[in-house]
Amino acid sequence: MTARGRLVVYVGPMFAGKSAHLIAAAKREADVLALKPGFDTRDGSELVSRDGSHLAAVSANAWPADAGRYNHIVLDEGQFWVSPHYSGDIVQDILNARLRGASVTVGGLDTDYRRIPFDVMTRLMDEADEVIVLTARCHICGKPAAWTAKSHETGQLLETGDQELYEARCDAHWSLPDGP
Ligand SMILES: Nc1ncnc2c1ncn2[C@@H]1O[C@H](COP(=O)(O)OP(=O)(O)O)[C@@H](O)[C@H]1O
Ligand SMILES: Cc1cn([C@H]2C[C@H](O)[C@@H](COP(=O)(O)O)O2)c(=O)[nH]c1=O
Repeated sequence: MTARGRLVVYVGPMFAGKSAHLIAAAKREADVLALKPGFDTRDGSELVSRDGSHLAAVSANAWPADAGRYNHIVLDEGQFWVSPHYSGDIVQDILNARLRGASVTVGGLDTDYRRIPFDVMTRLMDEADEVIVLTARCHICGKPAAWTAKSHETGQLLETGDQELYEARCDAHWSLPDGP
């Protein structure tokens, strides 16, 4: 019988180095399938970290038919792997991959800009063999930041963006966005 693979989850706010860790983990393996969510059309077919590292990745809206050929699967932006942007249950798909022996590494936001957990990430953290919690530096004071703040309310919970829309913030400097 094949041994169960390991599920490792990197979480934290934006700018915390989740993508950097994910890319580094993938580069340590020989037989890797890197996946990025179809919802995130930034950076073409690559996982990209703000530290400059990058890795070729397959954009997916459903679990790839050939994923069974790989011993290590990495997925970034776990919060985006949900309906209607993903067809199926990503948590179950990952658990099935782990059952057949694949190691799976996932990066994603544990909470949204309102500090409310992303349900899919909570489920993955509950199932994980290891959860690595990262922090960024607060945009205001430079202290460790566990939260992401949004500059203005757009009414969209899932919205790709960078520093024009989001900042890492510590407890003292986090606030809800202005607007309706
Ligand atoms: N506020 C910040 N705190 C920490 N790192 C930051 C910040 N803003 C930019 N960076 C840069 O971002 C890099 C991490 O980026 P990235 O891997 O894309 O993070 P994540 O995937 O968690 O958003 C850091 O190595 C650093 O160079
Ligand atoms: C807080 C928050 C973020 N997003 C989006 C913004 C970015 O496109 C990604 C996070 O990217 P990173 O690699 O972690 O920097 O998620 C969102 O859709 N909703 C949110 O609440």
